[in-house]
Parts: sequence; C-alpha cells; structure tokens
Amino acid sequence: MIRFEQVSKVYPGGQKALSGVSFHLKKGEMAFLTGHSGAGKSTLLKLISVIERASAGRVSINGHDVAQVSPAQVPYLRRDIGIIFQNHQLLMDRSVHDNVALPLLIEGFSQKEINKRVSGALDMVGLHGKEKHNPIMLSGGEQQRVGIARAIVNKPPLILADEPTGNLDPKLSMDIMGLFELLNDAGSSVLVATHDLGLIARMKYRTLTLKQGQMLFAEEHQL
Ligand SMILES: Nc1ncnc2c1ncn2[C@@H]1O[C@H](COP(=O)(O)OP(=O)(O)OP(=O)(O)O)[C@@H](O)[C@H]1O
Repeated sequence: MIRFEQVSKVYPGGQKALSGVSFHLKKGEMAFLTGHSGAGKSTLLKLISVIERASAGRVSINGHDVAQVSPAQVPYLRRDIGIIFQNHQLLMDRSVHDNVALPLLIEGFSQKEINKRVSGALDMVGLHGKEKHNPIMLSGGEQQRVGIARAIVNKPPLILADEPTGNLDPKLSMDIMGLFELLNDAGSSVLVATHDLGLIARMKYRTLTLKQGQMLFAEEHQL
C-alpha cells in the first residue's frame, strides 16, 4: 500500500526531517509510528498525503510513485486517505455536521446519504446529538473527535492519524483505537503516529520507530 525507499526530506531553510527512510505498510495493515518530538513523524505522514514532497528517494502508494502525481491530481489521491491532523483543522464557522460532511460533498453524495453517513460517523466517535454545534463550542477532545469523524466518514482505504488521542482521556483513547481496529477489520490500512507508548504496548501492532529522522525498527512482525 505505502512504500518508502530511501526517502529523505529537507525543509526549505535546511532543516533535515527524514534521512534514508525505507519501510512498507501492507494493504490492510495497521501499524504505529513512534519517536520523540521532532523525530519526523508528521513529516512522514505529510509525504504520504502529498502535503509535502520528498527531497530524495521514492514514496509510492499502491505502486504509484507520488512524485508523478501533479498538483491537480493531488485532491483525487487524498480522497482515498482519511487524515487526522494534530490541530484538527476544522472549519470553525461551520457546524459539526458540515465539517464531517465535507469529504462526502466533494464526492457528490446525495443529501440523504450525507445525513445518514454523518450521523453514523458521529455516533462512532461518541458525538451523537452534536451535529448542530459549532466546533468552537466543543472541548479540545470533542473537536479532535469531529476531525476523526470527518476522516473516516467516507470509509477511506487508508487512514493516517497524527496523535489522534493526544487530547483524550485513556477510556476515550481506547475507544478511538477500537474504532480504528474496526475500520482496519473492514479493510482500511491504518498508520497511527503517537508518543503514547502505553497505548502501543496495549495493542499488538507493528511499530515503526523514528529517531532523528531515521527509521530504527520497521520489522514485519514485532511483538
Ligand atoms: N514546515 C517546516 N519547515 C521547516 N522545518 C520543519 C517543518 N516542519 C517540520 N520541520 C522540522 O522537521 C523536523 C521533524 O518534524 P516533525 O513535525 O515531522 O516531527 P514529529 O516527530 O512529528 O514531532 P512532534 O511529535 O513534536 O509532532 C523537526 O526538526 C521540525 O522542526
């Protein structure tokens, strides 16, 4: 599904974020991505979602080299990726319903289908009944869950989550991880970047570890 071959990223200004990173996330696999603050986790997710481009090496999704994807094609590639950002990136002047509906509107679903799916996604993240609220009226953890509902509402084949449980208490964190497991069981590939070693320890998934931009462990089966 996702393959990195000797990928490096240097930001304009010379900040080296990734060096010679190689790994393969298989179709239907769920894995964690960990490492200290600044190790390059967000950068790695941004290269997959083509928010940033690699400085060297090859990033491919389903066998397609993303370097060949033109800026005009990027939105089509992103339709298949549910991205959960650290800072939610919600539209604060729109309702919770409108925020979650966004990926479905872009795909041209009918209003009836949109309402059904939005309601289902909000149920899944425990925000039933908050449709009409404005995100500004919600707590940080609730806003995070709106971002999660938006990322999963169109059941994308790939889910990328950057610290998805950062603002959530342990119970809610496990519920959200359970939700990712459900989506994984239904066929989505899932990559979760997190500092939360406790969370990783509780769940038996492969862990990709970054240290100062280099991949330390990317074994196929690490239990
Ligand atoms: N847009 C940018 N411009 C310049 N440098 C950047 C940019 N984004 C990230 N960096 C740098 O790249 C390195 C890796 O950052 P990245 O955000 O990928 O780390 P991270 O592992 O996700 O950290 P955190 O856990 O704190 O979110 C850091 O040294 C950071 O300062």
